[in-house]
Amino acid sequence: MATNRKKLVMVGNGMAGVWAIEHLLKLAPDAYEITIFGAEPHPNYNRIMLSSVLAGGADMDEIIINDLEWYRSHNINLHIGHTVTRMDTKARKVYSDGGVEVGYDELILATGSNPFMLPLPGADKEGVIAFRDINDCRIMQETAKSYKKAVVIGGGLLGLEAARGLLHLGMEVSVVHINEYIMERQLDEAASTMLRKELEQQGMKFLLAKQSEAILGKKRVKSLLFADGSMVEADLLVMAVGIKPNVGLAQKSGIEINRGIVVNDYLETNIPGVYALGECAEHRGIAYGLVAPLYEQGAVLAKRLAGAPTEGYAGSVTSTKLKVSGVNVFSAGQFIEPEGSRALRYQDEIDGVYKKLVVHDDKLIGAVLFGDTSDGAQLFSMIKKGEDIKGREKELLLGISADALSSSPQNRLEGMADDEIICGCNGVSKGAIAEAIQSGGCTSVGQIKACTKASASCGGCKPLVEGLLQLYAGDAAVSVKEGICGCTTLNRDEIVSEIKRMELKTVKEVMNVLEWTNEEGCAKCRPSLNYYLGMLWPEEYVDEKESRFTNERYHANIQKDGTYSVVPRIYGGVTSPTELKKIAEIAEKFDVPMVKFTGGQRLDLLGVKKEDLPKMWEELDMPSGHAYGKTLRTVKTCVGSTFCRFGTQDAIGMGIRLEKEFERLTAPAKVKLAVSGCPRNCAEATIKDFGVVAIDGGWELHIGGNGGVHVRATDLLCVVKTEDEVVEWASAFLQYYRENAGWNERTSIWVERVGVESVKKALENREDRLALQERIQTTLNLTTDPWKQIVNEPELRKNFEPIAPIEIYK
Ligand SMILES: Cc1cc2nc3c(=O)[nH]c(=O)nc-3n(C[C@H](O)[C@H](O)[C@H](O)COP(=O)(O)OP(=O)(O)OC[C@H]3O[C@@H](n4cnc5c(N)ncnc54)[C@H](O)[C@@H]3O)c2cc1C
Ligand SMILES: NC(=O)c1ccc[n+]([C@@H]2O[C@H](COP(=O)([O-])OP(=O)(O)OC[C@H]3O[C@@H](n4cnc5c(N)ncnc54)[C@H](O)[C@@H]3O)[C@@H](O)[C@H]2O)c1
Ligand code: SF4
Ligand code: FES
Repeated sequence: MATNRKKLVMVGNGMAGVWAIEHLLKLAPDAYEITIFGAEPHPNYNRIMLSSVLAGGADMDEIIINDLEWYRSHNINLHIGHTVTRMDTKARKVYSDGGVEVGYDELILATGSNPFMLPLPGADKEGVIAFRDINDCRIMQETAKSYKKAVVIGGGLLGLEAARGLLHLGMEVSVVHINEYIMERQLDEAASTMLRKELEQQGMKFLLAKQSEAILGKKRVKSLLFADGSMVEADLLVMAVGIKPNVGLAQKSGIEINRGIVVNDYLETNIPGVYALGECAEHRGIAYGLVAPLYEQGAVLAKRLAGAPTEGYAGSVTSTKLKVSGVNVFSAGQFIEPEGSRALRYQDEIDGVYKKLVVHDDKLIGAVLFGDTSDGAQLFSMIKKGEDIKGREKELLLGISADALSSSPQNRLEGMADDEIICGCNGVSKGAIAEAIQSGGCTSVGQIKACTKASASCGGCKPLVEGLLQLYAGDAAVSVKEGICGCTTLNRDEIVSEIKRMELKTVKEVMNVLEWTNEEGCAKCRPSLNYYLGMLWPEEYVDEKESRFTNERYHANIQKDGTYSVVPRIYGGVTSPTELKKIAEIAEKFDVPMVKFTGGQRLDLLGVKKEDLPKMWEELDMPSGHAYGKTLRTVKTCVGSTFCRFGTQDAIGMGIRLEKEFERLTAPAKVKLAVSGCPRNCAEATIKDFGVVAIDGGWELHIGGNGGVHVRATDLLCVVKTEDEVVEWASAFLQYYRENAGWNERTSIWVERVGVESVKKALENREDRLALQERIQTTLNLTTDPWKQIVNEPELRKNFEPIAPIEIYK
């Protein structure tokens, strides 16, 4: 059977080429016997997502687009780790460096680009890399484990995404840029300046208008020297100064080359039977460096090879979105106004929003958005269509209402052709999304993402995907809107605002008034409502014990054999011989099978019977360590200036003060703090929910860290001078988290979701901080030690009495 098929060979196993093959297989599954060569030793993966991998937003194994099974199931002969080194276009054969020789009828060149490496003296030193593939990403991850200082040359999209990833990996990062302002290929100066300021707040340093001259160091890079004689130290140097189409192979084979491989509207080169697409191709003088146009090329090439009618590729208007969490930047079309056009601008310094629309002959030809990019996808669609916007300029500049877009029957989305691409990053068309909703039964953006990959990369298309969901699922989309659980369609924010607005005071009342489908609620909504009500009405609300999990009901962690563990509070991890003796005696008296130090510098008495808990707490006469609840757990400290010769501040004193301040605090999820006495950070403060690191003359405050399943390093919140300020900021941060996070949402997830910048903004004003501090104090003043309460109240003690065995045979 295969012998009747024409032979199709593709050089390059990247995003553009494999996308074209996928489409060809849909149009003409049996037309070709396909062979693919890929120089990288991986199946086709989402190169875009390397930035997210570096920044901790995705795992390497999540970015594979077509796994090896996909190639096998489509009978594709795949040669990965093979570079095609020679082509004979007369004999129609290609040869790989691995000794494979294959004949073809049709040949696709999809060799992508090579990163442009500045030819500086010293560029061959160890530690000088590009950011292009999985290997580069791994090198950066490894380097960050043993080195501190990273320098990125190039303040474009790639350089900034690399820099953000390196910051996430804990490196100090300087971005060297040749221009006066960053991302000048996508932004005007106003938006660029706002972006730089935001990134500086995230910890990035910028060296602008710098001409790199030489890379210094012995074997490994040590520093980068500039033409003005200044230098910057570097253990790692990443070059991100643009790309150049990979044309070497085509050039050797007599194929017409300009900047890229020259192709016509059908992606044909000057040699019959040889096509090119992707970053290696140059169409009407343009070699594109973003996936959306490459996918458009792929759709045309697939049709051409399948013998299906196509009008050809006419070029693309492009849009970009920087993939850096906490920063929203969007640019599309002609963002600098050409002669004869006009620019409309809107700037809100308080909220950090900037918008610019470029209009020519009453048509939108370009846009730059900073701070609020929610209209980006819609504006881009208007630019591509060349829509007349006369009379609507103000409405567009101040924001297209999502409702207006989705509610009108004659809306823009409805008018779009089925093959128009909605998600540029993943090449998902309107038709594919419509099918996922109408035939696939998708009723939420999450389901559409899982089914089609739309909105899975930069997220820029999400508003359009939401619009399509409204258009095709209508009420169904509304009725399955993701609520906090199956009992309600309301999300966390809606519930909290309704509780406040209607002054609802009990779990039952919330469920009744907000029309819960299950009147008893479930294990997910009951504890969350219990938390929200307690947070909103600290002085009136009576905690609903039944809504709490076993551990929180018994104030101890249940173990796998049904016994409990007891962890008394040991402030800052500091104890005394007397206290240790007491704990040891009690452990012996109650036959505690194991005594263990916890990771949070306390003692865990494991294997305690439930009925022994109150007696043991009584004898210990120590506060509960709250090792079981969604509360403040530990405040880990290092020895700091008290004993350590490096310590600059009293880490122990600071830690104990924080622990005494916030002990017993309930929160959406458990909260851990740490205080280190100097930047050596022995207390690991940068993987805590709130981490304090002493520096000369002050303290760095870090937020949103986690050392658990999804390890996340903290973001720097601010630097303060005094211990009082540390307490003020910690209070404000913890209360802001309590008031805004979803129940069971750790600070690491919450900070990532809302963006560190929004947290900074909420806390930057002292009056707001003091108001938050006052609210947290109100809550803290009402807390009591649960162990003491149980010890002193015979009624509560009864809950711990052993249940008498039921006598069945009397
Ligand atoms: C970190 C990063 C983030 C990005 N983010 C975005 C983004 O957010 N949005 C966006 O639109 N674009 C983004 N891009 C750009 C996007 O990834 C590229 O435009 C796209 O991958 C290009 O696809 P391609 O198939 O043309 O080339 P590639 O994906 O580079 O594939 C070409 C493949 O061909 C192989 N090859 C080359 N020569 C040979 C040979 N002789 N023999 C065998 N194999 C060969 C190469 O090894 C490579 O694997 C990003 C790029 C990077 C590096
Ligand atoms: N979010 C996204 O869409 C995204 C993310 C990453 C990469 N990409 C794509 O990947 C490709 C590569 O990205 P890129 O940022 O390297 O390319 P780029 O061409 O967009 O930007 C390179 C930047 O480096 C600067 N530069 C050039 N020479 C320099 C020098 N000697 N010293 C300092 N700065 C110098 C330029 O002024 C420019 O701003 C592009 O096609 C880009 O569109 C896109
Ligand atoms: S963090 Fe600093 S002060 Fe604390 S133990 Fe380590 S070196 Fe000493
Ligand atoms: S456009 Fe980037 S995820 Fe859809």
